[in-house]
Amino acid sequence: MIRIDSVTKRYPDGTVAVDRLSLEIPDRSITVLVGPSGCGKTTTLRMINRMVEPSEGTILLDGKDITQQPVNTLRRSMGYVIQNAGLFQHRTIVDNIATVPRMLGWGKEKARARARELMERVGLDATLAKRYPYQLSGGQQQRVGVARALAADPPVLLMDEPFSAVDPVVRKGLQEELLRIQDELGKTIVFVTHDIDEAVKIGTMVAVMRTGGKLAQFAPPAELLSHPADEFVEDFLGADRGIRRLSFFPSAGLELLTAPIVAIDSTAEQITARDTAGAPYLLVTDLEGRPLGWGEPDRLTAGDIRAEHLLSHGRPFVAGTDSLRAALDCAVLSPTGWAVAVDAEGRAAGVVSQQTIAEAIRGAHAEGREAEQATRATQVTKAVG
Ligand SMILES: Nc1ncnc2c1ncn2[C@@H]1O[C@H](COP(=O)(O)OP(=O)(O)OP(=O)(O)O)[C@@H](O)[C@H]1O
Repeated sequence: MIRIDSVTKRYPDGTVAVDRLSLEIPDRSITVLVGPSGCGKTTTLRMINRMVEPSEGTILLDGKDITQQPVNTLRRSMGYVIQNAGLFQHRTIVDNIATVPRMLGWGKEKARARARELMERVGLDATLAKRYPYQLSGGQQQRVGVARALAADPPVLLMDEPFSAVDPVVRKGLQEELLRIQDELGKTIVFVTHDIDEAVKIGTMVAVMRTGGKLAQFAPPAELLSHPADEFVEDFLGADRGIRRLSFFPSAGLELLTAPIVAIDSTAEQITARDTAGAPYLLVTDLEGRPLGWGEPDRLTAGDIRAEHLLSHGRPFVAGTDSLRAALDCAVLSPTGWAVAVDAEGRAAGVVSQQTIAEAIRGAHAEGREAEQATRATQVTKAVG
């Protein structure tokens, strides 16, 4: 939908911020521009809505050169969200969000009704409508920024480090919210960040840029992590690239053991009769099946299941839904070295050892290599053919 074609931006002082950049930004997906400070991310984003004009090259929107339409028409088709939200301090939240519809000539009530609808969509309580920006937390202000950008329902959303100024927990919430909104609305989003974790989490495609405004790699996150194009990208991805990559492997294939799970009302006899399938501890659950903690079999067989004697089971992972990274994290953080899997309702679905998870990781890597070899073989066949 947006095609950046060999675009260069040279500022009047001679700085080359973007150097012959070409990118095809796919429709209805999130494309992330990531890279070190000063590599030209913001300049690229601002060239898309013509806040900055390219020195060379063209940008096409739906096949049409963006310079061929009035700049206001172009900007109306592109919501813009910046760090710290950039809200109008003297306007209420509802009126901030209603700004663009009002500019487009909507009546006050219709624009406010739309604003209220968007507040709900971005997870803002309706009671905040009449407040002013300074009466909101940083995270809430960012949500208002997103709602305001969405108000006129533009097909494109440009986001420049929108979540950088909030703490990691709020940031995670905002990222999840954005993914949910994207699922519902299917916008074409171009998102600038310098945080590779954020890029990998939300990007459908990730463009890694290097200093001097050149493209280093353009790939889906999983491919970026498995095949960094060069040393620069590899360094930028960081030392724990392998662990991050596990986020893309599902936990669905993990073999979960249910034998070491016992309910808190089990009798000593029931526990003794149990084959724990090699697990050093038993996972005790409440009567609804929700995990309470790990117990030493000796203590439990003495018929002494008391919650205060149990070791913490840590944070469980959701069987099938969560990734192998989440499963491994649970196992590593668990005092027993075993991870607890739960179902969507939080009931224990099984337990799994670090060793089993490690085997699953090796299996996933092997599958990845096989798939790659198959792709290469097809390419070779095609080339030869
Ligand atoms: N108006 C300007 N005049 C001159 N040089 C500029 C101007 N705006 C940006 N630059 C320079 O262009 C380069 C790219 O800047 P840009 O803001 O696009 O980078 P960025 O990747 O978004 O950086 P950051 O992550 O720090 O926000 C930098 O060297 C910057 O100093």
